[in-house]
Order: sequence, then C-alpha cells, then structure tokens
Amino acid sequence: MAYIEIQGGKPLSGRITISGNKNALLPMVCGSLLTSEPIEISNVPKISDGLKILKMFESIGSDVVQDDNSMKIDHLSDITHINSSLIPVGIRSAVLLFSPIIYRTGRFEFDQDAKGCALGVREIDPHLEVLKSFGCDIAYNGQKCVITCLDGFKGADVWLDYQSVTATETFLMAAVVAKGTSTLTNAACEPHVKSFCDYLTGMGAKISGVGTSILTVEGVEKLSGVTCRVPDDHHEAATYAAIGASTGGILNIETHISSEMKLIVRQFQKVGLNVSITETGLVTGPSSFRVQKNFTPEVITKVEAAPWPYFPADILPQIIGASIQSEGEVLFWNKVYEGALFWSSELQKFGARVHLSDPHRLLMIGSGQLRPATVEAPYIIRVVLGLVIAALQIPGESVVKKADPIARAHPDFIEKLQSLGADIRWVEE
Ligand SMILES: CC(=O)N[C@H]1[C@@H](OP(=O)(O)OP(=O)(O)OC[C@H]2O[C@@H](n3ccc(=O)[nH]c3=O)[C@H](O)[C@@H]2O)O[C@H](CO)[C@@H](O)[C@@H]1O
Ligand SMILES: C=C(OP(=O)(O)O)C(=O)O
Repeated sequence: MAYIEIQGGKPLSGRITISGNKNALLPMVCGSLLTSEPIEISNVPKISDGLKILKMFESIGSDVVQDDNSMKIDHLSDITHINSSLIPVGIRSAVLLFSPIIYRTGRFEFDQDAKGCALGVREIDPHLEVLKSFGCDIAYNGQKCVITCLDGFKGADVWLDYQSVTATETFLMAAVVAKGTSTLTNAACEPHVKSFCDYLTGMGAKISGVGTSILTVEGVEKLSGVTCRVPDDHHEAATYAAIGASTGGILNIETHISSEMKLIVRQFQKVGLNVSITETGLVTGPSSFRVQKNFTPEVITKVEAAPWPYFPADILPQIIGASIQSEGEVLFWNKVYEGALFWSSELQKFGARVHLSDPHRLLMIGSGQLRPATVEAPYIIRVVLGLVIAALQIPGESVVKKADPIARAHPDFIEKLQSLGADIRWVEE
C-alpha cells in the first residue's frame, strides 16, 4: 500500500492534457476477443486495470504490443478454453469478459466477485439476465457461476431494470455476433458506451440508436480488426477542474470532450467554483466559494449524480472534496450507489462540515475551520481524488493513506500535479 503526502495551500496553475478514459478503454480491450484480427488502440491510458486484462491475454497466447500511449492486440483464432483462475480480480471490468469469452469458448466459469470500487453491492444479476436472454444456460451455486452457450448467441429483446453501463456493454458484445436482431431498452448512454458502440461499428457491427437509451443490433457473422482512439476522460478533466478552481489556480485543461461537459461545469459553478468551457477545453480561475442562491428560496442547492446525461457518480467525490471551502448549503445526492458516501467521515477530519443524511445524500453546511489531516481512503478510485483535492486546499501537511486505487484510472496523477506546482509525493509503506 502507498500513501500520498501533500503540503497544501498552493494555487495550482498551468496547462494539462487529459488522458484516455478508463471506462472507454476497458470494454474495447475485452471486446477485442470478438475477433482474431489485429486491434490497434491509441490514446491508451497506462492504468493497472488495463494491464491486468492484457496480462490475461498474454497468458492465453495473444500477441500484445504496447508503447507509450497505444496498444496492439492480436488473438489466436483457436481459443477453446480460458481458465477461470486467469480472470483478473479487484476490477469491475472482469464482467466485460463474460460475453466475449462465451462467444469464443461456449463457456464461462466465474468464482470471484467482479466488484471493483467498494461502492455497494456491485451485482452481476443484470449481466446474467442479459446472457440468459441470448440463450445462455446459467448454473450458479452462490459461489461459482458457470455460463454455457454451445450453439452461439440468439438475438434477444432485453429491457434493463436500470441503465447499467457494463450490462449495456455485455448486451452489445453478445448482440453484435448473435443470430438475428436484438434490442435493448433502458440502455446506458454514457460517452464511453457511445465510444464502445463506435468501436464495434468499426469492427463491422450493425448498431442503431447509438447514444440513446434504445439500441437495435443486427448480428453479423464475423467481426474484423479495427483501429480506434480512446476518448479523453471526462472524469479526469473534471478532476483537474476541481483542483484548479478549489486551489484558486489558473489551469488550462486541454481536451476535445469539453462540449460534453456543460452540465458538469454548471455544477462546479453552482458550488462557487470558477470553471468554464473554452475552445480548447476547460479553464479555472480564482473562485468565489459561495454557493449560488436559488430563485426559489425554499429549495436547497443540489448536485445530483445519476446515469448519463446526469452528473456522473464517478465525479461526485471530486466536487465534494472541492467544495469544502464553499459558504452555503449544498446537498450532494448519489442516486446510483448505496455505499458511496461513507468516506465523508474522513472529510470531517479536515474540519469540513458535512452531514451524511442517509447512504445516498450528503449535506455540506458551509465552510468550517479547515485543518490538515491524515485520512484513509476506501477502495474507491475517485474518493482518493476527492481526499487529495481537499488536502491540496489546506495549508500544512496532510496524508491520504491507501491511495493506490488512483493507479487504476489516472496515469501519472502525482507527476501531473507536481508539474502544476503542487508539493505532493507518493510514499511506499
Ligand atoms: C468499468 C466501468 O465501466 N465501471 C463504471 C460502471 O460500473 P457498472 O456498470 O458496474 O455500474 P452500473 O451502471 O451497473 O451501476 C452500478 C450500480 O448502481 C446501481 N444503479 C445504477 C443505475 C441506476 O439507475 N440505478 C441503480 O440503482 C445499481 O446498484 C448498480 O449495481 O458504471 C458506473 C456508473 O456510471 C461507474 O461508477 C463505474 O465506474
Ligand atoms: C467505480 C469505478 O470503477 P469500477 O467500476 O471499475 O470499480 C470508477 O471508475 O470510478
């Protein structure tokens, strides 16, 4: 385990470029198993989740070549079995291997949790429901799950209980190679789901409704190789916006996805943080740290996280950490996860005045007497970021323990902050 040591209280200014989006890269990497032709991906973030899946590919004989920010994957044409012990642990995207492995081998054996970040239950039921609809047979004894589909996927009509990102991707990977037409209602519409549809389309898949909550897919006989680019990470762009605005720095964030971040930027402005959209990305400046008043005075200012096009749950910890100086009341509402806000007790160690109303809602009640602190992050990538963002604003030395999950999604995070003038370093325990 490693911790991060921070001497806070310095405005962070300069220019930063944004890395590729983890949640866009991972379905592309898993989806590469749908073809035996080469796949080339650029703007690849060097992150541990991606490396774990590539390691599994190498152990099944696939050819994997990586350089600074791109990768080439070339699978053998005759993969007939993949041992369940090779499935990576500790990452949610292990669920994205279900469909392509079943497609390749007719069978998937799974005996771990596929939970990823500790945000709540992280169920696999929607994935199993989707696969059942495609004709898979599922045997589950509470520990080990065996999914078989020896005759190939058959087109399915699925309506998800909720807009699940990875269940939508599981659906897509079965539908594109299924016999016949498939439809998905209540599909997730996140930018990374859209880029995954574009990737599959590049491989020859026939998908309509891309970017909407209803997807129709015409199955094809065979998919080809593809060359594609991972889109920039809007979570990371928002993270640097939170850092620049909350430390009072002038930070130019270069990215091509800022036009998709209008709602995200508005939430920063609501809580008194100076972030705006430019032609080349985002820019931050000294903030008012005053929560905007509502025209309807009875209503509390809210930041509500829900499936896209709402504000993303994966940016909530960063905006919470950035708001600890803001005067006024804000209700942060995580409508997605039932276990994503318990870390707020760590925020109180900095003197932040927060009240956890219930597992989904956190009330921030104006700036308190902030002080540096030693805090411990849960196994949640974006909470490590949220705690670092809080510490960066407070003069004096703070420590964020158990900070390793950052490596799952954000390459060179500490080095990038140092380049902006932060006094911050990793310490190995
Ligand atoms: C590898 C990957 O891509 N991981 C992302 C993916 O996880 P993942 O695909 O696991 O997340 P889901 O979209 O399935 O949602 C996770 C959980 O949220 C709850 N839920 C979700 C939506 C909803 O309308 N109602 C509801 O109750 C359910 O308990 C569900 O189990 O999407 C999440 C939500 O954007 C992100 O946080 C994760 O970073
Ligand atoms: C929750 C996240 O990841 P995962 O679903 O992979 O745990 C995240 O990316 O913030």
